Amino acid sequence: MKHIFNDPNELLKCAINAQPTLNPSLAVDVAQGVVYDTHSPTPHRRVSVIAGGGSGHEPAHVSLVGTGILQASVSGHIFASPSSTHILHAIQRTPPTHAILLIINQYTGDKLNFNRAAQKARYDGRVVHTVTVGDDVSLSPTAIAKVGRRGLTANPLVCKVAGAAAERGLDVEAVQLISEAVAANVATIGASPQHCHVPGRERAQDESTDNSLYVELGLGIHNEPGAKKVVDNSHSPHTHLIQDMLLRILSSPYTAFGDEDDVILVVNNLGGLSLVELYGVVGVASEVLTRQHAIHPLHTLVGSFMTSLNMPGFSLSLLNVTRADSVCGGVGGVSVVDLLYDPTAVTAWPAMSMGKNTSIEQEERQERVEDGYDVGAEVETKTEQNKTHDKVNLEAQPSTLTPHSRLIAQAVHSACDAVLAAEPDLTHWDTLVGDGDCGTTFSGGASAIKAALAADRLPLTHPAPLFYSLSLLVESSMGGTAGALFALYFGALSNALSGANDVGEANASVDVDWSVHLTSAALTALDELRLFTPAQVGDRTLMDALIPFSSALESGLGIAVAAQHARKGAEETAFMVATLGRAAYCTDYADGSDVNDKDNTHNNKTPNIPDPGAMGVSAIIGGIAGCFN
Ligand SMILES: Nc1ncnc2c1ncn2[C@@H]1O[C@H](COP(=O)(O)OP(=O)(O)O)[C@@H](O)[C@H]1O
Ligand SMILES: O=C[C@H](O)COP(=O)(O)O
Repeated sequence: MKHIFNDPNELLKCAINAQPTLNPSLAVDVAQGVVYDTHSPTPHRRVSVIAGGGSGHEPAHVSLVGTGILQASVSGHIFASPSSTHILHAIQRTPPTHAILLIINQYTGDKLNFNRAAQKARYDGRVVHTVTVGDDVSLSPTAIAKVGRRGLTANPLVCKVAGAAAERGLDVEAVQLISEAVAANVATIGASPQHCHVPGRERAQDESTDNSLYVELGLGIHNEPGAKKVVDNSHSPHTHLIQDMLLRILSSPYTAFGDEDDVILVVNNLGGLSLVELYGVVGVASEVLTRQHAIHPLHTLVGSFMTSLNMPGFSLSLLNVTRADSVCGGVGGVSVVDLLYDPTAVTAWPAMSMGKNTSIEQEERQERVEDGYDVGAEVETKTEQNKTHDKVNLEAQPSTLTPHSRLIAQAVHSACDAVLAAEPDLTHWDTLVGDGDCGTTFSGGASAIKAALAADRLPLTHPAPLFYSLSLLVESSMGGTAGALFALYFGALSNALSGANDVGEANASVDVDWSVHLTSAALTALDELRLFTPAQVGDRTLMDALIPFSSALESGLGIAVAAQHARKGAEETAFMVATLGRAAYCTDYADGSDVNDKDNTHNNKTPNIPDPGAMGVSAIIGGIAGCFN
């Protein structure tokens, strides 16, 4: 697949840098993936709305920043959540008197990282509310019982309504209520004859050779395979497809559509569909709604709202404005339709009314970070500064190591090398069962840690500051679900080890102390991690490696055997059905709910492929264990 940009980092840097050119009131902080509005908010405004997520879904969210929609956006790598550190930077770009509403898309990494950023901002005294958005109707309630519905086109709709409500001066509780009402009343399903391609990444095997005539129905926006493959040899396959999609929306168990309800139809380009085809979809969808369902949408929105790179498909959404209005009970005296129609300076939003003219002082928007798009950039927030100065001085590490701290350095090094060696496999597996970013997420963390080690920036003399530094490093360099979980786990290890001896202490009990302390800390940290994820053994996540590892340590089996247990646990994920994380969307309709799949094209999509996160964790543990043999 040819692209104009083949280096994703360069691509993201240029795309973010372009935003002030497109809307002069914007400024960017490229290193943090943040775009923010510098236009002075009207005095009656009390709320800033922020949204973000992985890149690759533009205009969401970089191009939704501006008067009337978002105050700031924050973007991670392609298809990977930004870290909480970066999200906190976006929060810090808002007027300090404003309450914040974070619009979170329902994906594991986004939920972890945005909620963690909210926690940090609250610690800094900010008022932060959140709304989580999931509108996909392609998967059955049983299939997504744990992971929840994916966030698709509802997200930009919620951003628009929330931004307009904030612009009208409503308080954060009211803006949240309206946003939740909209989020709960959108139903979306996507379809595409082909997946998208991530610049710079290897092509999935079937990408170039796939000449079949099917269209995937209910596929995700990160290349998660569709819930169903539709093969249709009739002259008008699009009509059957669109009928099927609308039927699934109208009969979905998630959102009700009554005969008298007013709806808005949204036809969203998934990124690579020609406009003429997109308009064709609008025509057919409107006709199907009118003729077969007696539904006359109040308004039809068409364009790119939530894309998936260059995917040549579309999604259909219906927003039930009657029910959304009834949920929020006319709070603030406005209706959802009013808010959708409110003017905005955001040019990526389709013109439903005249855009507002904003005059912006040039100097106000000059602040730009000229370095590359670098999610590994080290940043210190107010919260982190307090902690770092209490606990760790990253700059002042001795380069002359005691034997014990040298061993620790070797273990860290070896764990990183094991991850880097595993990266191609992790990427391959995640491409087949997830969104393909797991390998680069893990290797990003490993490279950042190796760089810190090489620069003597890791405190190797005591485990508590060491794990604290590691938590900061993975948080800023990884992103995604894995980055958030590692940051939480290492942070918890650090807290649990704060009473442990210095590793440099030259006495015979050091080794004993370390294994005792580490075992107890590993168990405490696992408990803390469980506050953030419900994953158990058998859910096909990285916990399938971490839990057996911790149990083996608890049984006194020693690190080498514990590493074998982690490996075994990780390998066994190959025979598990995912119920959490991105892979949950790639599994079968085990409950048989896809009654339309008559030709049984819906085969098991994870045959003998281990969970990449679990294999990554096992590689880390194996790398560490190798140093203690
Ligand atoms: N809820 C969860 N709890 C624990 N681990 C999870 C969860 N969801 C996903 N994972 C792990 O995260 C790995 C993917 O990591 P990553 O690529 O960072 O995720 P994402 O693509 O969602 O950002 C999966 O292979 C799985 O091991
Ligand atoms: O684009 C991807 C999502 O916004 C991030 O979700 P994830 O980190 O769970 O993959």
